[in-house]
Amino acid sequence: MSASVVSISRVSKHFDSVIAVDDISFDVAAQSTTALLGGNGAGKTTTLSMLLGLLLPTSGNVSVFGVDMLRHRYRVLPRLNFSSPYVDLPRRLTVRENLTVYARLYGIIDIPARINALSEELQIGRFLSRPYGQLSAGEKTRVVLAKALLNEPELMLLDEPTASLDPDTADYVRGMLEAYRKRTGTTILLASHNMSEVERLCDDVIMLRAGKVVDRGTPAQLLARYGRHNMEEVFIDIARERRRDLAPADRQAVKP
Ligand SMILES: Nc1ncnc2c1ncn2[C@@H]1O[C@H](COP(=O)(O)OP(=O)(O)OP(=O)(O)O)[C@@H](O)[C@H]1O
Repeated sequence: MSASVVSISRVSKHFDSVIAVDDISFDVAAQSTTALLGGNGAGKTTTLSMLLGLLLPTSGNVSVFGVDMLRHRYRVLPRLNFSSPYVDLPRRLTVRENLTVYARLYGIIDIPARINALSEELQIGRFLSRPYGQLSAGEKTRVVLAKALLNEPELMLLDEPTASLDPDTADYVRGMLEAYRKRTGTTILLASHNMSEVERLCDDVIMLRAGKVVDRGTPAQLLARYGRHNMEEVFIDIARERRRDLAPADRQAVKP
């Protein structure tokens, strides 16, 4: 694959006695859609937050587009964007006001045109005039994704991009992300608990467990390595530290 857009080298993050991220290293190839997977508390959100420069690592180096995020993050922030169900937008502002504020921050020239295009793409036209705080969880997810696309980022960090979306809307959003990547060649790093999403969108999967990288590969490589038919089964194998040197039949036998 082509050059790396993200490079994490020997990064750890401690919160007092909690080791959230434990000496991890990985690169994310340009134009890939890479998944960061792991069970609850594995360190996905902490890793994404360090990539955004929202959290400082306890040790190690984080670089994006070759720029050290600890020292020069403002040089690259205009080239990336993120969405997260854990970060709220100002609740009293309408959706249009929120998007306008962020569009100004990103220096978008024709703001109404950009908002109209995104509102069509993410089907949020119906609630552009409503206060963000009044929206349902799934509606908020779509608005936050629109915010994440405002500056046509070259790198998108997406924490559970389809959280709270009904199956139909989630499918639509996945299709939109696929089309966006094909059209723009953006790089996507996403955390997800939805394994069919990962199989559909991702060409690279990084598995975290207890703050460490414990496996990595394309979905096809991981399926072959664990002798499984879908990523859900692979996820459970890795999360439960199931031995992969066992034949599939024996692996069934050690199921708890
Ligand atoms: N601000 C904090 N203070 C203390 N501990 C924290 C803090 N943020 C995260 N942690 C801990 O760090 C670990 C990793 O958390 P993180 O949110 O990165 O996990 P995650 O993989 O995103 O989990 P989930 O799938 O549940 O969202 C957890 O044990 C969590 O309790």
